[in-house]
Amino acid sequence: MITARGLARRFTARGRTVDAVKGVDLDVAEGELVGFLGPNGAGKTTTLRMLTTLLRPTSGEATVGGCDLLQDPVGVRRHIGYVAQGGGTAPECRVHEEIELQGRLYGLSKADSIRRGAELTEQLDLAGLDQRLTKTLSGGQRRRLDIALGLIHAPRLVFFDEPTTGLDPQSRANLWEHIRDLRAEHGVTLFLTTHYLDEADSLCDRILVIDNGEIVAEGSPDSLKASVSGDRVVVGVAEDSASAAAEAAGRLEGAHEVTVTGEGVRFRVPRGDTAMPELLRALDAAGIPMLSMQVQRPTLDDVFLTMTGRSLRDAEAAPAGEAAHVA
Ligand SMILES: Nc1ncnc2c1ncn2[C@@H]1O[C@H](COP(=O)(O)OP(=O)(O)OP(=O)(O)O)[C@@H](O)[C@H]1O
Repeated sequence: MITARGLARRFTARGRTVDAVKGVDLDVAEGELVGFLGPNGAGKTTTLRMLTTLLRPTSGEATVGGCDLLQDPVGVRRHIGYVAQGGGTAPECRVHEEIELQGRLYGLSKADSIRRGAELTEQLDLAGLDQRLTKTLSGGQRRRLDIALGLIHAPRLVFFDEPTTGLDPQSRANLWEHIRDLRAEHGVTLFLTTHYLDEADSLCDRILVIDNGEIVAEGSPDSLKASVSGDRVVVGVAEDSASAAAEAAGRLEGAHEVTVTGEGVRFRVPRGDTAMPELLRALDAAGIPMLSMQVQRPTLDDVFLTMTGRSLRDAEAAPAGEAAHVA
């Protein structure tokens, strides 16, 4: 459904150059649900805008929905749906007007637009809201309307830019269900960007992790997590015992990344559950009381940390490569 090679985009503004996307290769097969995960400013939206023909790549090539991105952008647009980050509904328009207008824009007759609109509002739990002004919808309803608009022409490939940003947890979970249904019941191929780790983890078959315009990891959530070496263990001990506890932790088989923290020791070990009794015995023998312990399976954030040296959450707080927008 999508094949891209060396896709790149450089922005130049007031003498400053930003390489927002630096030669990305990606492949998405029919029926896949693929997530594009990365912190703010990583290059997700820029990649999505290139793949949806809204932005011309500086270099590289791609085929999207069977059409060449550069030679046949109109063909690409005909085959894809795009649900943008901010949505595009006019606040004073009624729900049915938005849907019908969208249908007409895609060349459907008025009757077909109404029929398709009825199908989509039913499918996306918007039935009964036809006469409402879009500004009166809840955040979740508005996102579902955005999705209905993106699906009006029954595309087989849909791009979502941060579908659940700004929604409360319940509306997010509800939207995930709708996204899953699109694939399960209608076989739609989905490509979505997100900076939510839980969203990528729970929703996607496969994740591409992007940072600073480059794909740094790729795979299923489980295989990515399995690629991180070992469980993360945090053991609380009194401050004056932390160095001795770190030495004991360092003697565990396969222990690495041993760090003394304010509250104790942090390290990685292949199997946290089996390493803990041994560490407890070693600390006991050294007369060091263990105050607390935590064993965590690797998360997608650990994957990001391993690949980039930063936590995705820290990267969020301080986005890389900020630049003035020129378009
Ligand atoms: N029109 C533009 N002019 C100049 N720089 C830009 C422009 N659009 C994006 N950039 C820069 O390119 C980089 C990538 O931005 P992009 O919006 O693709 O990131 P993102 O991963 O989608 O972030 P977010 O999660 O915040 O949407 C950033 O450094 C951004 O400031």
